[in-house]
Amino acid sequence: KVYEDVADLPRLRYDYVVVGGTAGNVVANRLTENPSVSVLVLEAGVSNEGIVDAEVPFLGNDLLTPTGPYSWNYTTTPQTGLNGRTISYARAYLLGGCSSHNGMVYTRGAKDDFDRYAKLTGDEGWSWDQIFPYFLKTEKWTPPADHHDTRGQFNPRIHGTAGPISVSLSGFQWPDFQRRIIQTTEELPHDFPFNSDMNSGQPLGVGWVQSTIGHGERSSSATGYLAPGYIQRTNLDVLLHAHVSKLVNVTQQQGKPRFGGVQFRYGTSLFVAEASKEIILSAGSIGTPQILLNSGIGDHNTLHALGIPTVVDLPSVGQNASDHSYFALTWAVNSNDTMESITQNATRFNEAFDQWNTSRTGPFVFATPGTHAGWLRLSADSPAFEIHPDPSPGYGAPHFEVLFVPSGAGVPGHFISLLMGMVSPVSRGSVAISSGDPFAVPLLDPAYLASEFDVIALLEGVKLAQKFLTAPAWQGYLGAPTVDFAAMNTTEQVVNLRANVLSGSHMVGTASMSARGAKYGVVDPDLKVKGIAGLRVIDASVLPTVPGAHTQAATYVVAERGADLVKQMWT
Ligand SMILES: Cc1cc2nc3c(=O)[nH]c(=O)nc-3n(C[C@H](O)[C@H](O)[C@H](O)COP(=O)(O)OP(=O)(O)OC[C@H]3O[C@@H](n4cnc5c(N)ncnc54)[C@H](O)[C@@H]3O)c2cc1C
Repeated sequence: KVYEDVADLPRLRYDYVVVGGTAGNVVANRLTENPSVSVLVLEAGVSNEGIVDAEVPFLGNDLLTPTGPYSWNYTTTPQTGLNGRTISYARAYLLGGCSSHNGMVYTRGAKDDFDRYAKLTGDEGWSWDQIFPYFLKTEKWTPPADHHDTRGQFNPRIHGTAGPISVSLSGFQWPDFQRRIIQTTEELPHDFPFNSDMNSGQPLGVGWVQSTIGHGERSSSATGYLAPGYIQRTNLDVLLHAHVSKLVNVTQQQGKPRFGGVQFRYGTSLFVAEASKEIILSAGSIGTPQILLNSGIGDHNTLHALGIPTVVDLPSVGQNASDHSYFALTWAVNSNDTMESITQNATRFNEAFDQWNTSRTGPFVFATPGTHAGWLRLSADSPAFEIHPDPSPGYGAPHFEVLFVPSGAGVPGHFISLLMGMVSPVSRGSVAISSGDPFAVPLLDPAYLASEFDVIALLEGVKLAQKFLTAPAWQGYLGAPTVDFAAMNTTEQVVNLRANVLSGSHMVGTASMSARGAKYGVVDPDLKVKGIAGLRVIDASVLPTVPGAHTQAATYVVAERGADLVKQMWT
């Protein structure tokens, strides 16, 4: 049951206490399949239920306003790679975590990503081949809301059909734009080959985007893993508005410290929830390292300076953050088949909303990142490789993502944008605390474009995006770019990049897995925190490097395997 009020919670002692998460609900669901196991999920944010923007795919962007009630309202530290700019950094303050407000793009990443995780951790269980069944386990392939003919747009053999998370192709089309994208893969096949399913482990090329949408509505870890059939379990409790500060009640177990409880603030009072078996942190790439540091798990010198007693000296906590960064190129177009035909026309907007309300069809089932994406590599002779060896995990993995978005400048007119993402960054950032106050806002440094490699590579990516639009398919369609990037010299282009790069919101690595016995890393390959008993991290923060993909699919499989690892230990 989901509780809004701590006073209604039947108890404060459970077998497992899980903190937050997209991943946390997965773990809670799987552990409570055993009726004799009890689980409490503590979530700082509010319920996802009844929030229209969290249900209607087309309105998802509305949730990302930096000052909104459903966001942690984070701002980065001044980014040296962005000329000292600070940027707002979206993180959901909602049940279901970021799966309740994200762009819904469903991409698993490359086989090479997971094979690198296996290599870095020394655990074959993280390899693509062994993780693949977990992708199927999470997924329920669902026909798109418009029931269009999907032949050739995905490969049914590599999708799950019975999992909690609905995945589908877009249920609304932008035919004029889409036809030209596909035509470009035929006209420039060397640079932009068509990929019939980017979720096969071989994502390179351009293809149809799959989204976590079912029957026209967002599918999230809250709607999927806490669906009525699960949340009614008497052994599964979720408490909202429970902001966890730190782990408490340290004892010793077989020579290791063990925390017996999780301290949280509800209203103005502090409470402790006790876990008899394990505490599982699923508070995400910012929340998880913050709770670890608040609890005395981190770099001894830093903790000492803040007056926090060290429980375990683990200098990697909060370090090693890797994230994607994006740059948008926008053109006016000679077509009215763009999102502006709805966003800038109140009558059509209201009609679309009515249509969604009555039938879960129409433009409002469209997720705004678009219906197509490309996954591309730097050229083999790129000057970026003179600065740094190739950071991608292999030749089957991308350096770039390009999202083809049928909208643009936020001014009257019709536009398209190519959103170019740098998805194999060299830069590494951090999440830190600046005070002994566990509720103080953490210092968030994604280190965008901190490495010269990332700047040169992203410039090459932008040129690839421009090349895409040189195909004959775009003749007569494209108007003027909103910013004439092509007319700038390289120095001006770099200034423009640094001034306009956008957050990727895909941070991972701040509680990274590493091999057992390694001198760095935060968790072992079984996701147990190094040097501590009864504590695991199960969320995106354990991924050692950001995959060449949007990160929710990887988060779901970390959670599914993580739940199995917990079960294996206790049965
Ligand atoms: C704006 C945005 C758009 C995105 N778009 C996509 C996309 O289109 N496709 C995709 O695949 N991925 C996308 N992602 C990334 C993806 O959603 C995340 O990588 C994934 O959801 C992370 O899951 P998690 O479990 O690690 O953490 P989160 O989802 O961040 O969950 C952490 C949860 O813990 C709670 N929490 C944190 N601290 C505390 C605390 N101290 N006490 C109690 N609760 C706490 C939070 O409120 C939150 O609910 C996007 C992310 C963002 C932010």
